[in-house]
Amino acid sequence: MRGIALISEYKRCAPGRFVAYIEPWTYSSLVAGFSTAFSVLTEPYWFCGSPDIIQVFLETGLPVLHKDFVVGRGQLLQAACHGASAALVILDTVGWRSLDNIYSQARDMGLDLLVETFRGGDAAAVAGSYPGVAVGINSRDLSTLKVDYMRMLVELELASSKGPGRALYVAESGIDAPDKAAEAVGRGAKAVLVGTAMMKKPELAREIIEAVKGRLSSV
Ligand SMILES: O=P(O)(O)OC[C@@H](O)[C@@H](O)c1c[nH]c2ccccc12
Repeated sequence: MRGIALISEYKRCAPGRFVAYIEPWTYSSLVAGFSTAFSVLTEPYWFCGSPDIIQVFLETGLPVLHKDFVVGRGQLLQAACHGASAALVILDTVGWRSLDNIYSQARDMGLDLLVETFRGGDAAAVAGSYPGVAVGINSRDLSTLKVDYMRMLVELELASSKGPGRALYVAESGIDAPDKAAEAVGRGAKAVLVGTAMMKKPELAREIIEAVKGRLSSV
């Protein structure tokens, strides 16, 4: 993925909670100027998403990440057919063996991957084994849905100290204030991914960029 720095996520709901309702075109026009990519929840049941929403964000010319629980080729095809430039894969959901397959299938389709984990050691291993993938370090433990931002910072630091220097770490979840974004960048994140807080308050995009000015990458 090129030029990632602030990844703005469009997410109307999440398991067990309503996030915010803002039309995709309104969100897009408010945050596009500060974003380097969009992430769009396409999963319908838990996240009120749809792959059709991707189109709205493509109009900005920015890369769009298709966000679903990808376990195989069908969902990668869906992402590619809807014009996404990248898809999310969760390491703990697919395991290392399937990740290998998914990685080569995605490459054949011209899709980039964001491989997500919540452990720094795994993040470093993914970055070392799959050059060019973005590696998400999630503050949310997907088995309990608990967000622990401080733990994510520790894992991020661990990943940065172990992984290759060019690793593209993305800090994910629970970033709801500019100083949290800046802190994650200070600990080695090359990009931050923000959903809930920006859905509720799109102006946060500008505030985040100001807080991390000169530190975010344009890899
Ligand atoms: O809304 P937040 O706390 O800013 O989090 C965004 C993003 O990290 C979160 O939506 C997410 C991270 N990994 C996922 C996997 C599937 C669905 C959603 C996610």
